[in-house]
Amino acid sequence: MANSTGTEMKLGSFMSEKSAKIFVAGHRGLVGSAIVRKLQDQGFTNLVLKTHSELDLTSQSDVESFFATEKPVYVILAAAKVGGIHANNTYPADFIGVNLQIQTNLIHSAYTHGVKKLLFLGSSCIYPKFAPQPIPESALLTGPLEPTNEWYAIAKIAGIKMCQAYRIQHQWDAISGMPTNLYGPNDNFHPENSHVLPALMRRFHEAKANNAEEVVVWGSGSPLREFLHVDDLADACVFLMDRYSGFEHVNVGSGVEVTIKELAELVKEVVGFKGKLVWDCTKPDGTPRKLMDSSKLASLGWTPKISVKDGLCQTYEWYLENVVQKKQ
Ligand SMILES: NC(=O)C1=CN([C@@H]2O[C@H](COP(=O)(O)OP(=O)(O)OC[C@H]3O[C@@H](n4cnc5c(N)ncnc54)[C@H](OP(=O)(O)O)[C@@H]3O)[C@@H](O)[C@H]2O)C=CC1
Ligand SMILES: C[C@H]1O[C@H](OP(=O)(O)OP(=O)(O)OC[C@H]2O[C@@H](n3cnc4c(=O)[nH]c(N)nc43)[C@H](O)[C@@H]2O)[C@@H](O)[C@@H](O)C1=O
Repeated sequence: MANSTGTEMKLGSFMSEKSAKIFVAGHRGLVGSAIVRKLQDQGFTNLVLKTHSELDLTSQSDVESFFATEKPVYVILAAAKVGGIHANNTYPADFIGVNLQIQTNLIHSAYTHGVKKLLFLGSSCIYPKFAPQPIPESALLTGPLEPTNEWYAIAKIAGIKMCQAYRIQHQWDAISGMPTNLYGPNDNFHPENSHVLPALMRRFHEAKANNAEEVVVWGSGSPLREFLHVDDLADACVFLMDRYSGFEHVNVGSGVEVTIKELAELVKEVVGFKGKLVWDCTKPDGTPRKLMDSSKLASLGWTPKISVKDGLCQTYEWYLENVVQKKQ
C-alpha cells in the first residue's frame, strides 16, 4: 500500500526463498560473518561473498560490474569502515568518506540492478549526544552529535536517508537497522582502533599472560553502554529482512546497559586477571549514555537471547582458540 513515506512491501517472502542469491557485503567482519552463519543455519544456499581484495566497494565501476554480473536478489550491507572511539576521532576523513562511498555505490547499484530488498546497517551513534534515554527512533536529527564520531554518524545518517529517498521515489524496499554496541567472534582486537570490549579482552589477557600488576582503561569509567552479542544482531537482521518493510529505521539493542567500569570488571573476571585497573582520563569518554529504545522491534516480535555474561565467556573462548592459539 503506497503512502507519503513510500510503499510497504510484501512480508514473509525472504524466509521462503532459501535459494535466492543473497549478497552479504563485509562477510569477513564481525557482523557480516555472523549474518552468514545465521543464513547458513537457516538453510540459505546461495550466498555471494567477496573479500575486500576481490571487490573494493569504494569503486563505483567495480560495484556496478559486480551487480551486472551476479544479479543478487537480496543485499545485506555489513561492509563499512568501522572502529572505536580512538579510530573515529583520529581518521575522520576515512570514516565519512569511505562509508559514504561504500553505501552510495551499493544502494544505487542494488536498486538499478533489480535487487528486491536491501538492509542497510547504521549505528546508535546516529543519535544526538544528549538524546532522551532510552533513545527512540524519532530522536534522529533532533540535536548535535557526539564530536568523537560525528563523521561516521553523518555517513550513517546519509545511508538511512538514501534508503528512505529510494523508497519514496522508486517504491524500492530498502530498510535500515541501527545496532547498538556489538561484540562477539571475528571482532577487531586491535589495541587502539577497536571498540572497548575487544580492546579490554585483549589487554586483560595479555596482562594475565605477562603477570602484569595493572591494566590501563580509557576515560573515567562512568559512560554507559548497551551491548548486544553479534549472533543476536544477525538473528534480528534475518528477522527484519523477512518481517519489516518500513520507511523508518529500526533500533536493535539488548536493553541491557553497563558502565565502562562495570564492563571492565566483568571482562577482568571472565579473563581471570587478578591485578588492578588504572583509569587514563586523558582519553575521551565519548557519549555519556546511549541506551536505545528497541520497543519497535520488540513489537514486531523480536527479542535478544544472549546475556552479556554468557556472550563474554563465549567470545573469550573464541579469542583464545582463534587469535591466541593461532599466534603460537
Ligand atoms: N561493531 C559494532 O559495535 C557495530 C557495528 N555496526 C555496523 O555494523 C556494520 C559492520 O560492522 P563490523 O562487522 O563491526 O565491522 P568490521 O570492521 O568487523 O567488518 C567490516 C567489513 O567490511 C569490509 N570492508 C570495509 N571496507 C571495504 C571495502 N572498501 N570494500 C570491501 N569490503 C570492505 C571489511 O573488510 P576488510 O577488513 O578486508 O577491509 C570487513 O569485512 C557496519 O555498518 C557498522 O557500522 C553498528 C553498530 C555497532
Ligand atoms: C559502536 C560505536 O562505537 C564508537 O563509540 P563508543 O561507544 O564510544 O565506542 P568505544 O567502544 O570505542 O568506547 C566506549 C567507551 O569505552 C571507553 N574505553 C575504555 N577503555 C577503552 C579501550 O581500551 N578502547 C576503547 N575503544 N574504548 C575504551 C571509551 O573511552 C568510551 O568511553 C563509535 O565511535 C562508533 O564506532 C559507534 O557507532
